Amino acid sequence: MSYPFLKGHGTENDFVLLPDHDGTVHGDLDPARVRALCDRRAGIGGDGVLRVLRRDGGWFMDYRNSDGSLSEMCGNGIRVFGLHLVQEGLADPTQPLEVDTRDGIKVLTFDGDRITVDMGTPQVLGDSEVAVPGHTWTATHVDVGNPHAVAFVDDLAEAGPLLDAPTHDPGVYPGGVNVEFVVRRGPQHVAMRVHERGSGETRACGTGACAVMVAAAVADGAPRDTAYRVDQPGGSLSIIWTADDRVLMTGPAQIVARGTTDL
Ligand SMILES: N[C@@H](CCC[C@H](N)C(=O)O)C(=O)O
Repeated sequence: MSYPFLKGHGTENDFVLLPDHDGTVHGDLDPARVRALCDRRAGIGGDGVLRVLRRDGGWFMDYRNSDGSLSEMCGNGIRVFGLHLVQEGLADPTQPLEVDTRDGIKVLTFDGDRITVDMGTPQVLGDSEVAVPGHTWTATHVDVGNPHAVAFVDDLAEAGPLLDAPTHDPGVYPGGVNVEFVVRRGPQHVAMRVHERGSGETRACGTGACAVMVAAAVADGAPRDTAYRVDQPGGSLSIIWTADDRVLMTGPAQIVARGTTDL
């Protein structure tokens, strides 16, 4: 069976998009199909899959990690998802765009090639330990719809090759966790690496950048509405935690290919 796909990325966090507006093409979307699509040698390659579904008269982002697992939210993915709808004439970039996710509705706004997403209200839930071979850090649990453990480190290289998931407390993170390693670059400016639950180390993570910004702002005692720049191997995002307790993430998105696949 052939079906259409697109390939896109946000700060090099890359995705296979599957237009499936009425849900009839992919049904329950078998995890094995997600793994095959995301395979970087035998498939198209990606950190995850974004299935484009219509639901209740709006749009639903059905996000899957490259191992086939589900997540509540994907910050880079939702910018790519919104750009796809605009490029296909399915959304008006002069108007706010609502996209439903497993973490509820997110609102996107478009300004040239920059897309801002209202990511909602973060929760800062305390500290526990994360570790890689030879290093253990205290990490702050920040939930931005999906779970993150944010560890401030002396050097991003300390995290090592990140071939395996960092160890974490399964009592704190029963569904697994995305782990961010962060260094300071300057005032309101940090850099991070991430090991994503279900995808391994990626070039960027939008929800991770939001969690990092929140942890940094708490540590700094920063006033609300202060913008932080969060650098990642794949590019930078701008994040603001507003006075009304919402996190706004701004960054780019690109669609790089379209085609059909038999995978
Ligand atoms: N890369 C994404 C996050 C994808 C989901 C994550 N791996 C999880 O399992 O929670 C982003 O840009 O936010």
